[in-house]
Amino acid sequence: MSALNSTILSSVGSGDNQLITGAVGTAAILATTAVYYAITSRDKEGEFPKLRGIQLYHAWNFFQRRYDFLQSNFKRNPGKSFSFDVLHHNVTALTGEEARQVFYSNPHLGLDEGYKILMGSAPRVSNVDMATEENEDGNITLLNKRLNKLLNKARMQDILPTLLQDIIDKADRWGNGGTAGRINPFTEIYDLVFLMTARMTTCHDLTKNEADLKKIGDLFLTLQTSATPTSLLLPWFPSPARKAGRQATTELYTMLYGYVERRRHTQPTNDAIDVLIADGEVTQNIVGFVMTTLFAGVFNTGVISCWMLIDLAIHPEWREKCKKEIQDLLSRHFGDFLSSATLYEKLRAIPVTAWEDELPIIEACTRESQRIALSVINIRRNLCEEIKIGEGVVKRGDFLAYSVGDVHLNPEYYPEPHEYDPGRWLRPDPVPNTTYPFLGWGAGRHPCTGMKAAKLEMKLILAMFLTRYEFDLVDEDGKFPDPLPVPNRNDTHKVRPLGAAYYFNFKRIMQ
Ligand code: HEM
Repeated sequence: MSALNSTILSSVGSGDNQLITGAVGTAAILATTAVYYAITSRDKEGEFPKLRGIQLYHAWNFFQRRYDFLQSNFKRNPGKSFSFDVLHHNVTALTGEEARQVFYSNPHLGLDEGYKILMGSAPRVSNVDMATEENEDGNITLLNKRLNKLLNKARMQDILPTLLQDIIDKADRWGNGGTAGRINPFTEIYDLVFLMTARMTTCHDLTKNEADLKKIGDLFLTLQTSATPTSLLLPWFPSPARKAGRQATTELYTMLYGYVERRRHTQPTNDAIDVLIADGEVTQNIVGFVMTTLFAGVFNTGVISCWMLIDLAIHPEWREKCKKEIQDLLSRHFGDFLSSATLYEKLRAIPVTAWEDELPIIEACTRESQRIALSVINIRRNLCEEIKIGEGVVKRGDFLAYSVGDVHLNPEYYPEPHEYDPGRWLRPDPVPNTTYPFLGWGAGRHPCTGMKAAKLEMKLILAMFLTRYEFDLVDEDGKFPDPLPVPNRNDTHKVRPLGAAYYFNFKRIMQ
């Protein structure tokens, strides 16, 4: 609240005193009226109970510490969905099985419309003045069609050796010439994921240009930090964050536009951008596609890759099981695991189908890290007629928020929900008996289109890490952390650990 106050106050110039007194008086009357209204207003029939108090304060909390805001209100009234205002928009935070079922399966609930207004940090072609074409007006189907074409098994098989080489090239520059040192996963693994995702969704010209790739990564980070409560709550207010966000989107657009146009005048390859050009896509649409998929892909894959490695570093018994699973995979598909071939040569001999189907323990570990760390808030907007959920009604234009923790961290479905126990996924009947029991890859109408590609990326990183290195999780002082890292679920994009930073000390043990 104080940051908002100071922003508003700083916008008041040093005009004459009378004007200021008048303004302060009016503000006081408005505030008193708002408080009076907030305290005395009653929920109307058919409406979800509205949070009492000043709505701007709730909206601010929603943007500032989204996860805690929902959790603390659900704690006060267990099992009850509630609503609050974000300026003139009504937002209902949902809980429970029936609400989850409607949220993920109702065809009138728009995903893109929801995130566009209540998330704001994704780059949008519509934010760039020179753009004339637009492919993101809720047109997720088109996006998914393009993605499905680009991320199919045959293309993944083709790109697999390059992805492995990417990991080696990046890792060989960590620490002391790649042999030993310390890395912060939330920067180094992130950069790696960025490169690998760009590899799958852009073109070689871009991925080999380190300076441009870094610039694009930095622009994404600027976009992320520019989605402040002020810029989202007061979109007309020319805050520095808003300006920085618009500028970053324009720069991103211009850079990517240049790459696509250059590809139009070069010998076509099998790269994603070339495939879209060959399909007759106009440049604006290709740029829109790249911006959206990089955004959708990088943050989640980065988060889970980091937490998966952290969790395995904390639980050596599972780390050993995963390592053995990789070694067995190598033996099955390459032959002698101990032969003199490099790890790259061995790993590239494994077909994509084997990466997909033959690593149940690694799947269980990834899923468990995902369940615990990726407790995000999903958003929708009602684009059509009223929708009834329990006793409440969602009107046209209203927003819905569903905290994935409602199911992932619910002890009714996952006993000891904060305990890391990949074994729960390996037992008979691992999935709880409820509607959409696992939301790590979305559910219902909007399952993740990049799931297979993301899983492959994460498994390649894990295989390299587990086989090529010895690594330990350490704190700032180089000691095994106490307390152990806990995901900051309010850190919407990166989900870094709460409080201090954590690192991996690593030592390379094979080429
Ligand atoms: C570990 C990595 C990833 C995780 C955990 C993840 C998770 C998710 C989740 C939970 C959703 C549903 C969101 C909602 O219901 O509001 C989703 C949707 C989506 N994801 Fe992913 N994702 C990952 C990687 C990727 C990658 C690499 C791409 C593309 C390159 C991608 C593209 C998409 C798209 C396009 C959608 C929207 C699908 C639709 O609305 O029909 N994701 N993802």
